[in-house]
Amino acid sequence: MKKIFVVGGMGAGKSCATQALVSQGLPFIDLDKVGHDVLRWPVVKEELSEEFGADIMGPDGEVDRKALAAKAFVSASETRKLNRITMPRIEEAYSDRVDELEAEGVPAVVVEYSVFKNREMSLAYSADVVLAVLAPMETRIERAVASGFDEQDVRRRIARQITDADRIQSSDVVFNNDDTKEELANQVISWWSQYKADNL
Ligand SMILES: CC(C)(COP(=O)(O)OP(=O)(O)OC[C@H]1O[C@@H](n2cnc3c(N)ncnc32)[C@H](O)[C@@H]1O)[C@@H](O)C(=O)NCCC(=O)NCCS
Ligand SMILES: Nc1ncnc2c1ncn2[C@@H]1O[C@H](COP(=O)(O)OP(=O)(O)OP(=O)(O)O)[C@@H](O)[C@H]1O
Repeated sequence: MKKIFVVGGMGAGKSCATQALVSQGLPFIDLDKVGHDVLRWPVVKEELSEEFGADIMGPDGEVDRKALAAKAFVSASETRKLNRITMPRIEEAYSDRVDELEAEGVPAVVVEYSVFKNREMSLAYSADVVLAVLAPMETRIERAVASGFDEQDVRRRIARQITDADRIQSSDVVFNNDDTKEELANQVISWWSQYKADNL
C-alpha cells in the first residue's frame, strides 16, 4: 500500500490538498485527528496533567485543547515535552490504522502530517511519497486566524515547526497554494492521475 504523505506548515492548505485526493476515492488518515483521539487515553491525560498542570483538564475530565496549547507552544522545550508524551501514542494509533487498511487491500492511503520534521524520524520513514503544500507565511497566518485560531497562538505554533526550505528539501513534490483552493485541487488531482498511472 502506497503511503502518500501531505505535509506543510500551519494554514498552508494540507487539508484542502488531502480533500482533493479523497475526492478521487483515496482513504486518509488525519494525524491531527489521531492526536485528538490519543488525548482521550487515560495514560496520556495523566502524563499531560503531571507535566503541564491539572488546569489543562476541562470540567468534563477531558483535555482542554486550548488550555494545553497555551502552555505547550510557549517555548521549544515545552513543545518537546508535549511531543514526547503524544508522538509515540500517535505513532501507535497510526500503525494500527495502516494495518487495517493493508488488510482491506487498499492500494494507497493519504496521510496528513502537520508536525513532519524529516523523512528519517518517526512515522514519516514509511512514506512512499511526500507532497509539500506551501504558501507565503503571512497568507498562512491570515488563513489560520480566519479559520478560528488566535494570531499569537498561530505564530507560536509556526515557530515550533520546520521551515518551507526544509520541507522542500524533504519532499518529492511541491504544491504552491498561493492562488485559489480550486487551483490547488487541480494541481493535486493532476499529480495523482500521473502518479496512479506510473505506480499503481
Ligand atoms: C496542543 C493541542 C491540544 C492543540 O489542539 P488544537 O485543536 O488547538 O489544534 P490541532 O490539534 O487541530 O492542530 C492544529 C495545528 O497546530 C499545529 N500543531 C499541533 N501540534 C503541534 C506540535 N506538536 N508542534 C507544532 N505544531 C503543532 C499544526 O499545524 C496543526 O495542524 C494538539 O495540537 C495536540 O495535542 N498536539 C500534540 C500532538 C501532535 O503533535 N499533533 C499533530 C499530529 S501530526
Ligand atoms: N487557496 C486558498 N485560498 C483561500 N483560503 C484557503 C486556501 N487554501 C486554504 N484555505 C483556507 O485556509 C485555512 C487553512 O487551510 P487548511 O485547513 O487546508 O490548512 P492546513 O495546512 O491543513 O492547516 P492546519 O495545519 O491548521 O491543519 C482553511 O480555512 C482553508 O479553507
